[in-house]
Amino acid sequence: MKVFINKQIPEIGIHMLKDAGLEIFIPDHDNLSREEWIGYCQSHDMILSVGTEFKYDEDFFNECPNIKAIALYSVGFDHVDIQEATRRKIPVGNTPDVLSKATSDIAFLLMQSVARRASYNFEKVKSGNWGDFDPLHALGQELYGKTLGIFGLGRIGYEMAKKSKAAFDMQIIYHNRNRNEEAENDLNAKYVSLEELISQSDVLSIHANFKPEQGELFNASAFEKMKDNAIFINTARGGFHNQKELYEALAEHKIWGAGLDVTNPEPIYKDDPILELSNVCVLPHIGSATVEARNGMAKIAAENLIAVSNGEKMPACANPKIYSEK
Ligand SMILES: NC(=O)c1ccc[n+]([C@@H]2O[C@H](COP(=O)([O-])OP(=O)(O)OC[C@H]3O[C@@H](n4cnc5c(N)ncnc54)[C@H](O)[C@@H]3O)[C@@H](O)[C@H]2O)c1
Ligand SMILES: O=C(O)[C@H](O)CO
Repeated sequence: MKVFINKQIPEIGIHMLKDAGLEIFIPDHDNLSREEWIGYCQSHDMILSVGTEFKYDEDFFNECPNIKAIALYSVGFDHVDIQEATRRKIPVGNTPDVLSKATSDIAFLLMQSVARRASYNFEKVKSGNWGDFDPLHALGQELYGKTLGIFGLGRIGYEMAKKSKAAFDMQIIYHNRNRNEEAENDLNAKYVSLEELISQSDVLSIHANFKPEQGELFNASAFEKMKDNAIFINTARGGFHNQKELYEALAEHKIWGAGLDVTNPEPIYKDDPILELSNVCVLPHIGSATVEARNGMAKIAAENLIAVSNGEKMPACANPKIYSEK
């Protein structure tokens, strides 16, 4: 079987695919046009898909009817029409667990960075304005004993809650589709409504998996209801927040600050007004960017495609229904 990989991935994944006898093609440049991408998908059996810029929607499936499997190089699959893939019995693989620690580390880093105003102070130093020791200037806030609200307490949310509890003895509240008994037992996490999560959190960290149809849940009305010392962290997907309204809430100091590893739209560039604010820290979607996580992702993506080529079920499948439905 022929595998199209749209971007280089860690060697371990390439070796595994080659050792399994799969033929691999990786283009020699990164910025593929949609036409190029579709052309490559049409001439291959399976895709190892890196990044979220190309959408696997109905148009895609109509244009590439012979695709047998898609292995995403991500845990998030909001860029795939899962229902359509399932209807067509096409397995879609993702990369859970191996990036949970790395991604929650970034949420934790952003939380501290915003609480202690790291970006603001770093900008000051870079601009040659170290300043005298000042008892009243550039003061942060401490996180000890504060309330961390987790929206979407799954794999990454759990890791964020765990390290925040261990480091700062934070009180954990969460809102999730289902109750998370492990978090309730191990971390004394308390299930609350979305409204309570918004109004009670000192730090509100987004870790849910995104579905475009649910809309920008974190908008002016939500920011209005948040505490004035609240820190908003989003490492999940930018589509969860309305960025203009977040900007306004931050500029008007309705909330303390925001730490974003994902933006809306994404990417943003240096003329984006949110970057002018001193109470914001923005990172360019680097949640899983560690050697360990990226190797783990390459391994799982390769395992997913090797399984399909052997006529087996994908071990990490985002639409396992295809295996149970007749
Ligand atoms: N910044 C990055 O680089 C990076 C890296 C990895 C993952 N992510 C994002 O993080 C997301 C979470 O990953 P995970 O492995 O923890 O997923 P997960 O499936 O283990 O956890 C997500 C949880 O969110 C809950 N949820 C979803 N929508 C909800 C809603 N509207 N209301 C309440 N609960 C809701 C689900 O029930 C689930 O428990 C991914 O889907 C991806 O978008 C980002
Ligand atoms: O979902 C993920 O794994 C990351 O956001 C990379 O897209």
